[in-house]
Amino acid sequence: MKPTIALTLGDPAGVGPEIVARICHDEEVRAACRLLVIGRSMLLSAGALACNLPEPEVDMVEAGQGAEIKPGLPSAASGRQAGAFIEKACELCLNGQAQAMVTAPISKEALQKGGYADTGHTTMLARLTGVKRPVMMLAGSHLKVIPVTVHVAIKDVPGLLTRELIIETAQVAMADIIKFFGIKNPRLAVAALNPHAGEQGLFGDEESRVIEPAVQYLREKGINAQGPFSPDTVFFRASKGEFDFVLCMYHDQGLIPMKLLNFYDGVNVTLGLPLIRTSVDHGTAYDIAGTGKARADSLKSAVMLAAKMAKKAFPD
Ligand SMILES: NC(=O)C1=CN([C@@H]2O[C@H](COP(=O)(O)OP(=O)(O)OC[C@H]3O[C@@H](n4cnc5c(N)ncnc54)[C@H](O)[C@@H]3O)[C@@H](O)[C@H]2O)C=CC1
Ligand SMILES: NCC(=O)COP(=O)(O)O
Repeated sequence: MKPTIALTLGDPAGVGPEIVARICHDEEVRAACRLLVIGRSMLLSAGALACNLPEPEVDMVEAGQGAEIKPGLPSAASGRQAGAFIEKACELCLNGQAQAMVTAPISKEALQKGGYADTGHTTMLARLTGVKRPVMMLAGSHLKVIPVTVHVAIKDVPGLLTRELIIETAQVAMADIIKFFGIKNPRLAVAALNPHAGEQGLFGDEESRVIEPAVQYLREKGINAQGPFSPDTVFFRASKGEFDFVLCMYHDQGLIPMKLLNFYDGVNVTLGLPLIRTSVDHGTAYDIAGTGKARADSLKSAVMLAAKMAKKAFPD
């Protein structure tokens, strides 16, 4: 049976309703899964209109309170609706009415203005499912990266990086990667924090103090981790096939190279949850919202990957 994918509209002031409308007309997507759009039908209709597409014929679950939303203008109301869509999709996954959820982009700022304390889908879904250590992975055909710290200020990164955090992030990620992606012994490169991996302590000691002991521990536990490697070359090496995944010390360390190589079809996957969740790699693109210009490639990749993961988790 085809898996049911709960697909949220994202922040309604962003490009979410447009890319969802596009996906609803995609034959390959419709062959791979049953889409269940979570949001407000008026928004989906507006998204289709902006893209000059016919009204999508798709199953829909209405969620969130009605409000006036203008494309390109995020607000407390758009954030509140975006949050309600995520809550409903999560509920449908947990009660078995959907086998996976896929999310269109939201703004963390609007989400918080809308009354949520979360810093994005990842932390919100962790809160809703009672998970302590959700792990973000950005997966592209050339590069797959896993940031250890995510939505935090750069000045806070060194203080947040601990041996335990690195170990837990790698362990959660590897467990789900083996489960869903069928890679037996994933090759995990661990990026250093400092230039040239600290140059023997000349430019910082996080490598010797924190990252090396974590890599050592992971290896003792049977994880094929290597590093810490100089951040300026490890992504090139991984993109050429030397490693399957790169564990990164902070968000932009991994997401910049990943988006350079895979912006249009990259997928954000949350690992370590009791449900399957994938998302686009891009943001709300407020600058082009309402114009019909947004590409839906990343959302298509996210839906196709979620369908594949759901088939693995819920075989017929
Ligand atoms: N999955 C999610 O929910 C994500 C949400 N965000 C949020 O998005 C908001 C805006 O972030 P930005 O840094 O401006 O990044 P962005 O990805 O929204 O936009 C960056 C540039 O890429 C273009 N772009 C983005 N998606 C596109 C698409 N599908 N087709 C064609 N062009 C596209 C935009 O027009 C813009 O020029 C922020 O609030 C951020 O937190 C960012 C990344 C992921
Ligand atoms: N850069 C990734 C991003 O902003 C998406 O975060 P999340 O909403 O998936 O937690």
